[in-house]
Amino acid sequence: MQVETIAQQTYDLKKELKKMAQQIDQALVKALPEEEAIPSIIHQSMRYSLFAGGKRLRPLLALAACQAVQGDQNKVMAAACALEMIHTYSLIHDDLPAMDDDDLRRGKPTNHIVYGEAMAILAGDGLLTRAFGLLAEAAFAEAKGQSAEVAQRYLQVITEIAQASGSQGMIGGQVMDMEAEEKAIDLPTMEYIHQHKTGALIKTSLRTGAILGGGSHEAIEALSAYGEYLGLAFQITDDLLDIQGDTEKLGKPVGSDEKNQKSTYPSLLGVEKAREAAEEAVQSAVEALEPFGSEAELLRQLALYLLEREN
Ligand SMILES: CC(C)=CCC/C(C)=C/COP(=O)(O)OP(=O)(O)O
Ligand SMILES: C=C(C)CCOP(=O)(O)OP(=O)(O)O
Repeated sequence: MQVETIAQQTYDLKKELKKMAQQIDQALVKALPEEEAIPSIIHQSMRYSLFAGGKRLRPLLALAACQAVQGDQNKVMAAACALEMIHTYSLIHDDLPAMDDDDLRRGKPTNHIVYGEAMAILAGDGLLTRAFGLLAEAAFAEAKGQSAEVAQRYLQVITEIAQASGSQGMIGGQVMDMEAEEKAIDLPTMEYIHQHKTGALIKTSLRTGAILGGGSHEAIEALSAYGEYLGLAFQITDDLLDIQGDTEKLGKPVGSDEKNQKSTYPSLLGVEKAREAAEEAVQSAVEALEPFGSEAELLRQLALYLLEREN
């Protein structure tokens, strides 16, 4: 595969990503109740995981998709925060003893290790609930502010995010993943797991940015296709990092999939073939951006970065 290596073009990308992640963090700080708000313990627990140092990939994708359709990023920030809250809730629950039983996440002890299982469950529930509250507030504000069209876009986004994170989306993927533990599964089942557990929220992040940015139907579909390939590449590299990565850089334990006897791309196809599958998915993601010009450069670079990421 002929792709420019990240070393050739990484400097600006990293600077741009850092700047955008800081803006997302500022918005996230304001989007949750203060730590002191009663009952303080739940707000501490929600903030603990939300600000533990995630890459902010999903909100970044939403903002980058908005940039690709030359939309107003201010209209996307609330939804970008909601996506990160939903993702963080899913990680808190994924780490619970009843699921992957992991004790390290984002370089820190997992939520249940610090706050106990009951509070970790509730912190996840709190983040999920706040995410939809935030989305509804944004729709309401647009409707009141005479922007009926943007309000309507928000309603479409709320519907799509609910679908992508629900029992026929991310939760469905997690269920299939759990059901597949200690079993030999085939490639279509593996693809179902990846598309739903990880891919659905990633694809929806792109659609969210494109829809709220006022993109055309064609642009939204092209960014959806990019998101599908990117989601696949992202999960395959996650599985590869679980085998070949470094706990310190990853901020989460390696070997978790083996511990839980999970079938993954590398365990099914071997490391080499899994790596090739990730490269092919990235290539297809970049090709899906052909209708766009320089306004989609961030998305192009992000796709290439995925192949070299260490965390
Ligand atoms: C509804 C729930 C709980 C959804 C969890 C979704 C999800 C993407 C978990 C992480 O997957 P993983 O276990 O492959 O990743 P990691 O290596 O980060 O634990
Ligand atoms: C979906 C998967 C594979 C879980 C980890 O997601 P990220 O790698 O995006 O986690 P953070 O950076 O947000 O912690």
